[in-house]
Amino acid sequence: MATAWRPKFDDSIHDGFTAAKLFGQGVSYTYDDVIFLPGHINFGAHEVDLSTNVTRNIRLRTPLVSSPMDTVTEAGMAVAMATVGGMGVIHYNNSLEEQLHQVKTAKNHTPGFVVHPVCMLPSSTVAELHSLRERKGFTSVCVTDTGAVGGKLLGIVTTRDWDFVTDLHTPLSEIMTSDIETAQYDTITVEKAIQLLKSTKRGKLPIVNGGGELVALATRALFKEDARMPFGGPASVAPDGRLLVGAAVGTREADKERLKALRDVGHVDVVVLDSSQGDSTFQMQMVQHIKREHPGLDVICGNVVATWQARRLIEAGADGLRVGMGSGSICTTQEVCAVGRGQATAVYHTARLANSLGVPIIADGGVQNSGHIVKALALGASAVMCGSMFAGTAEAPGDFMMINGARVKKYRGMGSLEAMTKGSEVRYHSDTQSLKIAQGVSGTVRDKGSVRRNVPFLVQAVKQGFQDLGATSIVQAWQRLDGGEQRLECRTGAAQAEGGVHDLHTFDKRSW
Ligand SMILES: NC(=O)C1=CN([C@@H]2O[C@H](COP(=O)(O)OP(=O)(O)OC[C@H]3O[C@@H](n4cnc5c(N)ncnc54)[C@H](O)[C@@H]3O)[C@@H](O)[C@H]2O)C=CC1
Ligand SMILES: O=c1[nH]c(=O)c2[nH+]cn([C@@H]3O[C@H](COP(=O)(O)O)[C@@H](O)[C@H]3O)c2[nH]1
Ligand SMILES: [K+]
Repeated sequence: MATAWRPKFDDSIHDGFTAAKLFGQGVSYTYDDVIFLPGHINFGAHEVDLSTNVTRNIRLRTPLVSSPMDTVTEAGMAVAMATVGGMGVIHYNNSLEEQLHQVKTAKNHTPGFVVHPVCMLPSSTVAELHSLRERKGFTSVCVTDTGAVGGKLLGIVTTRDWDFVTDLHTPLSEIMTSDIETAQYDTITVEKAIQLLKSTKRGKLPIVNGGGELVALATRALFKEDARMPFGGPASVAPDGRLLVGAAVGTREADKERLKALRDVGHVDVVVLDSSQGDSTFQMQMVQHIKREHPGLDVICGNVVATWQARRLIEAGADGLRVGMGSGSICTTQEVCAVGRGQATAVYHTARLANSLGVPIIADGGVQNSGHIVKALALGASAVMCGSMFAGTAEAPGDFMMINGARVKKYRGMGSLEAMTKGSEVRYHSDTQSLKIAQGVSGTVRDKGSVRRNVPFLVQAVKQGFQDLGATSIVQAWQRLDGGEQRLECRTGAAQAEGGVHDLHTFDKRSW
């Protein structure tokens, strides 16, 4: 039974903080420190539209971008990210020729075909085949006269050709099948390739040009895998009708030549000026150079974490900004240099400025789960860049290996000693910095499956987050934040522990 006494509701006591109040106190917060208070739901999660501008002129269906890191984005990842509606940025910790090759491979890719068909020489042995197979996990190889795509196709070696071969020195020329059905590159389509594989009952269909050189490969296994992938929607396509691909470059003189090749020969769609501290004359001069020499090419500058840095780069011509300093899983910048910012605070403040000037920001680093993506977008980011989230997937560069019973792939910071040693040698053909100080580490991450499978689930989780916020789009979430309607709080350590799984003896944490 109700008591007679009732307290008077005091509306002047705020239930949660506005973003302006929470982030205006001189505290560096990261994603886990803050929590959003729910809004009102009057729509379904499927009605949430996450389409976004990653630069002034480039729009994505999926607000996710893969990092320009040599253990994250090469052609395979760029293709996968574009396929799921996001974008990959190909790293530049390699020579101009290698990076151009990656960009061209991604730009010339036909969805549905294998991105990197494995090729070997006719003189390669069965032992070499086994060793490559263990690292890459394929079941067949194309044999070409150069041992690479682009060489004359001589044959194909599948499991049935090698599984009873006991002499491991046997050259592939002795066991390969030379009488193979091929298709012509200029007339084949994915639909025709599927039909041909069905009618011939074969597993592989090499695609060749008029000179009989291998151009691409269609496989029964890939078509079956594609059919099992969750459908997210159309791929990110550039105005040239090909997949949308980004690439990173530095701010040195030699990078101008690299950039010219990437744009003029590789037809790259967007370029990222890749630096830990983007607020420099080097970067401002580079943007101005690009705007002068390559009009129409969108430039993402960074990294920045404060409004004054963002303003300078936007005034210099940036079409997008990458935000985050020291927040990455492999980053040690804050420990080494004492400079950086908590990622939630960095995103909020830079976005406040950049969004008022119509320049999108990409929240870069520190993302561990779908909730972090919701937080980054709702705090003002237009897209989210991830390294560790996409490292260790089938599409990430590098081979899987076993460590203590776990299947892992290498993941390393671009400022790690290992990456710097490789980079300074191949990028600039000389070691320009005599005393190298690492700002990152090198390690491994577990096998995460395929980006093409994971991203649609991740996007669905983010949509559910937006539904809880009561926002049907990224811009609506920003409007709620700006108007003070969206309330937030800082979580104590105990609140964070409560927000995670607790008090279970055993559990299996799988989100999809
Ligand atoms: N987001 C983050 O928190 C961090 C990211 N990283 C990553 O590590 C990699 C390397 O980053 P940085 O070391 O910042 O690369 P960087 O190439 O921008 O800078 C390296 C050094 O070269 C200098 N430099 C750049 N352009 C120059 C020019 N034209 N003339 C003379 N000197 C010039 C810079 O001032 C700096 O001292 C990048 O991939 C970056 O994304 C590294 C640390 C932190
Ligand atoms: O301090 C750093 N030292 C490094 O060696 C390094 N390498 C990459 N990055 C940055 O980290 C981002 C990826 O972070 P996540 O793995 O957390 O997604 C990337 O997108 C970069 O912004 C570095 N930061
Ligand atoms: K870190």
